[in-house]
Amino acid sequence: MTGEQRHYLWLAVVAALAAAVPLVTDNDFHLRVLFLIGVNYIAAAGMNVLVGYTGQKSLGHAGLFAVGAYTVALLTARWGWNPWPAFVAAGVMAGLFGIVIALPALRVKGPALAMVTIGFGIVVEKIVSEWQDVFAGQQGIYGVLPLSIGGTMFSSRHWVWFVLLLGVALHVMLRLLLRGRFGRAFMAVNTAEVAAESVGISVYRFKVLAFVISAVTCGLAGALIAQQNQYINSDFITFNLSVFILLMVLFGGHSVYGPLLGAVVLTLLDAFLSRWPGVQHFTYGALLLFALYAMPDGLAGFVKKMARQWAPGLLPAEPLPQQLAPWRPRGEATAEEMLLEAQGLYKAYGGVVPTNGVDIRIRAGHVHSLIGPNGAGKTTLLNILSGIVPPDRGSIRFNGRDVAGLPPYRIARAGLGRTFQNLKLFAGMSVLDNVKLGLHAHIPTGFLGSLLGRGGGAERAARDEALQILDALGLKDKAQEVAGSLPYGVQRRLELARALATHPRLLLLDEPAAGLNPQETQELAQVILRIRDLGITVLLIEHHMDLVMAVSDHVIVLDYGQKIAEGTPAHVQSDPRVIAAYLGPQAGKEDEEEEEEGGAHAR
Ligand SMILES: Nc1ncnc2c1ncn2[C@@H]1O[C@H](COP(=O)(O)OP(=O)(O)OP(=O)(O)O)[C@@H](O)[C@H]1O
Repeated sequence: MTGEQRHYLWLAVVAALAAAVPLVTDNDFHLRVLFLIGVNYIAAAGMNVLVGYTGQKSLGHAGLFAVGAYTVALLTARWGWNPWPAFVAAGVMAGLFGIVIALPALRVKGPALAMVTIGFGIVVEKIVSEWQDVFAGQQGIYGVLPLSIGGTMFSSRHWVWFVLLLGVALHVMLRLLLRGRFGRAFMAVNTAEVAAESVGISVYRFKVLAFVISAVTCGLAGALIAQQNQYINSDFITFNLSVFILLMVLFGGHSVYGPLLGAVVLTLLDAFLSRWPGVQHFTYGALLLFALYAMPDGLAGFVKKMARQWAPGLLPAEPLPQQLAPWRPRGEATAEEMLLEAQGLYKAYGGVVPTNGVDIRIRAGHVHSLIGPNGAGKTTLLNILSGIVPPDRGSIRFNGRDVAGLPPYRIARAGLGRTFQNLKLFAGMSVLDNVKLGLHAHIPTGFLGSLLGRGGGAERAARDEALQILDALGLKDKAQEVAGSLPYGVQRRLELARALATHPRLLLLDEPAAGLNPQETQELAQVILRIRDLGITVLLIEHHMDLVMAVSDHVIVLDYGQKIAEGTPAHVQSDPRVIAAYLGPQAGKEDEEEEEEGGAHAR
């Protein structure tokens, strides 16, 4: 039995057991607790995409819960809508609110989202409690229509079965989404934003998407509560509810099972402690601290760790294909094409001008090197070319397009791959997933396709290609290891594999030999030449002159942000300005004088 089949078997068993409970008890309290577990799971499952996968914190999701709850209340009790379309409208409305909050809040980095969501939660709380004419404050809206089938309103049992069905459907869809390119992209955004952009992922869009998913599920949870109670008032919408939703995810842990564990444990605890509200709040605070310090990966992470340690057979590694065709990049460059032409690039940070009117031309099919003393502006130039740093002035034409000022993910999608001076791997993910992330822009499955499980073929093709790339770089055996646990030299090679997976026409390598031993540096030279032979153009920043001289067709020299020389390795090596830049002006002068003297003697 495959892991996938085993998962669905377990899901069917757990769902059947949960569905059987209402058949053996008609105790209203027990059925209500089961219903609340389902509702809380629905809210937490979406929140997990935002908090667990994408790493964004929100403390205002009670506001989105309120949007769902009051949408069904107003539509059914005031305007007489059928409860089913009202329920759908609640999810849509919460999603729209999610977009409106996320678009401005996620433009800025840092804790902006947490601040904006706290503000949103407080504003909604105030509106529903004080705008009496519409929301009826504490008195609340009565007569909210519950869901019904064939004119029969849902009983307590029906509600349990309905949330169970909805919960299972949500679990299956989110699992399909999170196991594919979307899940990897959410995690990449969480781990290393700059690296995510470098493989063609729009960090902003993925954060907004995660927020909207969480908004929709919280809105649906609010609608379920309002429809089941047939009533909603402002007492439901509190800051405590926002904390509770966040806590379920932090406590449960950011695997697809985390929200379920969080919802079960915390709903039972909530029911148990409801008689002592003072103790309840204290317990949540203590649990939050416990979750943050003792179980950084939550209950699900803790269970997984224990399972790995005590019963490794329960978590078998996915079998990988052994026979692989050699990897070949798509879309080869023609030999004489000018792949990149940049003119007048200028960037200043106050008085420091790391890029000062630089022109460069990169010919397809060659290895170009960018050298210069420390602080000459090499990395800044690479960052400008790859979009991480927008230039103050200047133009860049790459692969037939003007790319100056475009965001890095769009430049990556135009065919520019890169590695980083300070490694930027997705350290907590597997080696294979790191390379699959490189292929992100080349996996055609869209959002709906992923939710509905249509991405299987594309995923397998991506896995096979990622393995081919790993094989080409001698890393296939490490495919299932965690990237961050590998030796430094292997991590560097993995970053190169990930960059190759983006199908670059131009590959920028920022000091790829930094930290490598002589043997690894020699191997790197061979790898760079092989990459060139595959038709991929390379721009290399390196301090190891042996490596530069061994692999380069063309060398560009920067000093104080300006290009001071370029040409063949032999040409720049003997250029007095280059010698002066590296050894000091005196050395350059002496050299020039010697040259002149030599010339005079010769004359
Ligand atoms: N974001 C920034 N803010 C202020 N100064 C910066 C910034 N980025 C780079 N600089 C400055 O610009 C200059 C060039 O830096 P850059 O990292 O591009 O040089 P480099 O040639 O890559 O150096 P190295 O070989 O040491 O990596 C340095 O003086 C650096 O301090």
